[in-house]
Amino acid sequence: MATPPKRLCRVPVSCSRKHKKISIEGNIAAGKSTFVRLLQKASEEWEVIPEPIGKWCNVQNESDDIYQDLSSSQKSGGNLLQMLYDKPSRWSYTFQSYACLSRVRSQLQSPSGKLQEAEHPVQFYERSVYSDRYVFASNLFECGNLTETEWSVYQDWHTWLLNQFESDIALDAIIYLRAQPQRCMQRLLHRGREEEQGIPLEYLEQLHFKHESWLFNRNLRLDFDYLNDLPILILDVDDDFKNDRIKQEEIIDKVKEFLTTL
Ligand SMILES: Nc1ncnc2c1ncn2[C@@H]1O[C@H](COP(=O)(O)OP(=O)(O)OP(=O)(O)O)[C@@H](O)[C@H]1O
Ligand SMILES: Nc1nc(=O)c2ncn([C@H]3C[C@H](O)[C@@H](CO)O3)c2[nH]1
Repeated sequence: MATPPKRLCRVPVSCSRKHKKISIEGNIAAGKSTFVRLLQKASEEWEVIPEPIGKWCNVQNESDDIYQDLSSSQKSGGNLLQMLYDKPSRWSYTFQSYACLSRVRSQLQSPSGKLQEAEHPVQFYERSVYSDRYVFASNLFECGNLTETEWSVYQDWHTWLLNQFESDIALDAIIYLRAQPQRCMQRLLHRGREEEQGIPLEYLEQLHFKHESWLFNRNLRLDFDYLNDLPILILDVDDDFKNDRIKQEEIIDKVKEFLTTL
């Protein structure tokens, strides 16, 4: 019997896909949005896909016919993020399902026209379908906010769904913005997003621990084998780089150097 040809791709990333897909991971208020704004400005060949928090804070049913007849005040939907933080035991499952659905949509988004012309195009995502599961949902389960049944159902459809999309959804790399929970707490309070004002430091510590096991220590058991070998760039973002051009340039240089290795 003939030996099957050796696979040239180490991961299920489509060999024919020209653009790279990179997720930016990190704790709440670590500075992801600030960082992706820097990326957006740094290269014409880079596109940023932000986390759709606006959708989570104003859930609407726009396809519903009845909806068209409502006044704008009637149209305002639920603030799922607020509901989650107010009553996590009731809303965690709903939130994770909706967040993951919106992330699947984002990760499948085709590159913009400008990017299709680029020689080395990159799409950067603010978080991914993997942090949805291995950071947030997993932590909510461990805290008792997802029941055993909800967690099993979530994991079942999450694995199935991602396997359906395989290479279309797969990442080429991750950038981990690493910050101490206390620093995230300072930034969270400074940013002052209304829904988050009751978040305790303990929650940020739990999420930090999840990020560390997944991306720094790399000792988390993952259902998607390719993730174990995925290149990860770790950037320490405890220092203030928001108003420091030199530090900003250093960070962008690190990203550029990392991209040459992929
Ligand atoms: N390196 C930094 N130094 C000082 N302040 C920062 C830095 N990065 C971000 N900030 C500030 O911290 C706050 C949170 O930053 P940002 O909104 O970028 O966090 P995020 O990681 O995108 O949050 P989330 O997890 O909620 O999406 C903002 O007020 C931002 O201006
Ligand atoms: N529970 C939960 N699951 C997620 O997948 C998730 N992704 C983001 N967030 C919260 C963090 C910020 O408050 C806010 C913006 O990042 O939304 C999440 N919360």
